[in-house]
Amino acid sequence: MTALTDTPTWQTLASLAEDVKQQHMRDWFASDTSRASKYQQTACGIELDFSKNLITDDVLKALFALADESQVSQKRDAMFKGDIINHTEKRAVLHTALRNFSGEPVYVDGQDVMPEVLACQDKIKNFVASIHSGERKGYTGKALKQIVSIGIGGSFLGPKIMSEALKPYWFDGVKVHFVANVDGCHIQDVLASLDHEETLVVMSSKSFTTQETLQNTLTAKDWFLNAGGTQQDIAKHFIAVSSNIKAATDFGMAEDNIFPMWDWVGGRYSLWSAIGLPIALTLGYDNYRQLLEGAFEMDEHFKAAPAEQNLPMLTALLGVWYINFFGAQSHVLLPYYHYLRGFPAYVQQLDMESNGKNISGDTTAVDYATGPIIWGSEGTNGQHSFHQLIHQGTLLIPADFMLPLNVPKQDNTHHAMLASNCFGQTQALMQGKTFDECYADLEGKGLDEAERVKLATHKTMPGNKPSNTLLFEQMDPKTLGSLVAMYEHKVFVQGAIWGVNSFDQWGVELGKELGNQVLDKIVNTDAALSFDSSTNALIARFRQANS
Ligand SMILES: O=P(O)(O)OC[C@H]1O[C@](O)(CO)[C@@H](O)[C@@H]1O
Repeated sequence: MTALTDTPTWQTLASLAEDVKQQHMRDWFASDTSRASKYQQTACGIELDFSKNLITDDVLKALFALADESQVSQKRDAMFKGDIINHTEKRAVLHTALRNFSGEPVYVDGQDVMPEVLACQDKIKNFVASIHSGERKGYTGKALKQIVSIGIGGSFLGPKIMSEALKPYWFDGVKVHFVANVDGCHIQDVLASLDHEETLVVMSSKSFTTQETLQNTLTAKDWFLNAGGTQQDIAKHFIAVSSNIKAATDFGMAEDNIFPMWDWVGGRYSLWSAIGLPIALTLGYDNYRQLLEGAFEMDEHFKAAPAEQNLPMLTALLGVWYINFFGAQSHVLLPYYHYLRGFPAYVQQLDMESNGKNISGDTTAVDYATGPIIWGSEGTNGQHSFHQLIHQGTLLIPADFMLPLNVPKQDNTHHAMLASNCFGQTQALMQGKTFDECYADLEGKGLDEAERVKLATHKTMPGNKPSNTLLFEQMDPKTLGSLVAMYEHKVFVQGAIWGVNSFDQWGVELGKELGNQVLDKIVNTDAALSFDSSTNALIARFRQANS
């Protein structure tokens, strides 16, 4: 047993879970009409209904004790203060400084980083204005109307998904295209429709060493040069966001056109930095600023609200409850809003890259589950496919349903149907349908007794499946900022309880390293193959097919 699983609180939770497994949420709702109002909290434009969870007051009390004993608040304060909490990379974790509008300084190694952060925000503001006004032009004097944003991981998901989510707020007149994958099909398709004279490439890479991003930028550069641009014109059409200024200037970018990044901002938390420039280009600076302000508001809520009202804390603890005491291995995100369809993929990187870890503290192997598989897609589409497994499968899959109450420029009939499906699903998951109800429904359907019993058995829905429902007045930039920050802090709280380092990603780094070693053998076709026999055979087959 580890220190965590050995605690009386952990043991209490384990025994409460056994107790709760014998009960049914539909009975709780029937016996307590105030359950919905009791288990709901609102903050930063997010209304969280968590009443359809397998919880009682005793469970919540024990979960809050677990958070207390795991020193979540102390760890949270250490993060906001700039302590070196990413202990394997010896870095502070300060994405919160990028949206700090308190006027207070934030120190890294004794130096206030806020002047640099604010200067960067000004630079973004001026740059966006110069593009939107058409004042900044390409080498032939044309306005830069097509933006190609190249980056991967956090340098792609945040900018793309947040831009997509805010489509009703887009600035008319520029179009931002996103490219991430090294698969050449993508960049080829994007560039094929563009006029190089009016194209601006934004290369987003904190390290400026990521294979996919470098290669895609080189391909874009070749395309630009082949279309008539010269090496000198590169500075007008290529800009970078990076902490590696030297590599960017070596590439041909003007130093003035490089937006800074800092090693105290993790890739998956970087949309708040200049990595968010494509968002600002898509929406205009004021809307982009609202996004940051929403995140700041959630930061303040996370720091100040008591655990019982604290959205990141509540959602995190509910997750721990299912992962560690009910064996849940995944968590599904279901945005009932087409523009938010990419959100599950965003949280997938945020959560799985952060808490996909098995060492707690310095060197202790965990003996409990940590980060879950995050997945999901937009409603109602999923209802006609994977929801079946959530309703009647053998796995317990807690769900977060999300719905904006108002949507711009849409026929109300569609929105009412969307909402009814969202609420209907949470209801069905919670209450299920008993054998007796199914049996009664089959009355007069011309079935003999054996058929009626058989069909009723198959139609029986266990229910008791947990879900949160998150409602928003509307999905505007500020609310989206708060929502993203809520999930960031949720992940933080869970990492703090499990004692893992949520801010490194050694597994991903190994993949990058091995990929490069293999590439070397693929490109140097005469090189001897010294990997395992399977990898050797795959490389040999590839070489043969491409010879
Ligand atoms: O911005 P960079 O340095 O190109 O890194 C891209 C991504 O690579 C990762 O390190 C791992 O994929 C992410 O965390 C990061 O967002």
